[in-house]
Amino acid sequence: MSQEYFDQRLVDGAPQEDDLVMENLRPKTLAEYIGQDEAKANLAVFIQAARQRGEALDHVLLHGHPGLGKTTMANILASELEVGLTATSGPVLERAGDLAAILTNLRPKDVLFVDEIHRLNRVVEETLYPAMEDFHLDIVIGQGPSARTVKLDLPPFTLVGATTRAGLLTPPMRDRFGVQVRVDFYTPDQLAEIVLRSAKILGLEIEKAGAMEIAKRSRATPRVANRLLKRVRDFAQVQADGKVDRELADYALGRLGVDSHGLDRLDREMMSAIIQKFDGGPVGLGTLAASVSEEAHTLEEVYEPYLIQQGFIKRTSQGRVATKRAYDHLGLTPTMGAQKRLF
Ligand SMILES: Nc1ncnc2c1ncn2[C@@H]1O[C@H](COP(=O)(O)OP(=O)(O)OP(=O)(O)O)[C@@H](O)[C@H]1O
Repeated sequence: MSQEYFDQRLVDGAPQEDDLVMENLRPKTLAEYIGQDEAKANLAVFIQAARQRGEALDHVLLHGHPGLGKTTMANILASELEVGLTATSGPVLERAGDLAAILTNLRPKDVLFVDEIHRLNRVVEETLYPAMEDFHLDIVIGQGPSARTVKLDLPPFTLVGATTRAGLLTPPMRDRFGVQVRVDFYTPDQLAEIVLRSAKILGLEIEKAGAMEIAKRSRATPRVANRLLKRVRDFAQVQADGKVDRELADYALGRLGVDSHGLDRLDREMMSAIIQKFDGGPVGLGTLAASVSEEAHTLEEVYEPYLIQQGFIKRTSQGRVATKRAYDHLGLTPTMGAQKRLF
């Protein structure tokens, strides 16, 4: 499996360069943000309360798989609060000084968005604690015996942290977020609504059934839905009359190798490896990764979440196993041994 193919994987929830063209598809207000109803309703209350008190909103942690709308939500929070937003990410903040420079430039009540917050290094993370708690920084000036700590006051601000791996956050970090929001996978109906909204912005004619076909194959992820819509639009323009109906969407997605459940060649390869090379499993992650020439963490972070969520594979203490659904989807029959072990 070449890295090149992986980079271009249409159904990957992680951002790709081409997605930048779709910036204008981002919803700008809570009302425009589709789905995540419970989180939206709660956030609307917290926003209103903070505004009425004239205070900064409490720190917010957004966690969920890539492409589910965490960055979008952070931007919406800032715009609903009518404050500025400064964006950075865990791996970019290498030194405490990088963080200090950003924090001292914030205006009162601004939002600081830190993507991939689980990737902050220890020194930066510890610098952040007093900033989050009492809005001050402890800066060490000088080195050795002459070093001294200077306390620097900061404007009150809201830290919005996003992470795909809430479990990797240290407990003291997690505890400092007063509001914690889990961003969930989307239903096909919600994704169809997102596709219809995006098509309208793009000036593309689309039928409801066409939007639903794209939605069903988007791995429950808005970023994937928008990306597939863009590719389907190309087929509609070049090989049809420019309009997307169910038949055209089905044809285009078939050409793109995205099957009826949103699985691509790599997903099917992983599932059929479990079934055909390891008799349905259980197989350890490392062994499975080697058998499909892929990195273990890529399997774990990119492929697995959706396959598990959809019930194609299961994670057990002994390793990964294929489910009946995986056999059915690939048209394979379990051996007697697999039958006994798995079902
Ligand atoms: N609830 C939503 N309603 C409409 N469109 C959405 C929604 N959530 C996300 N999108 C669309 O999906 C795209 C991806 O969203 P976003 O960049 O916010 O994802 P993310 O969760 O921050 O991912 P990552 O953490 O990988 O950056 C956006 O361009 C936006 O247009």
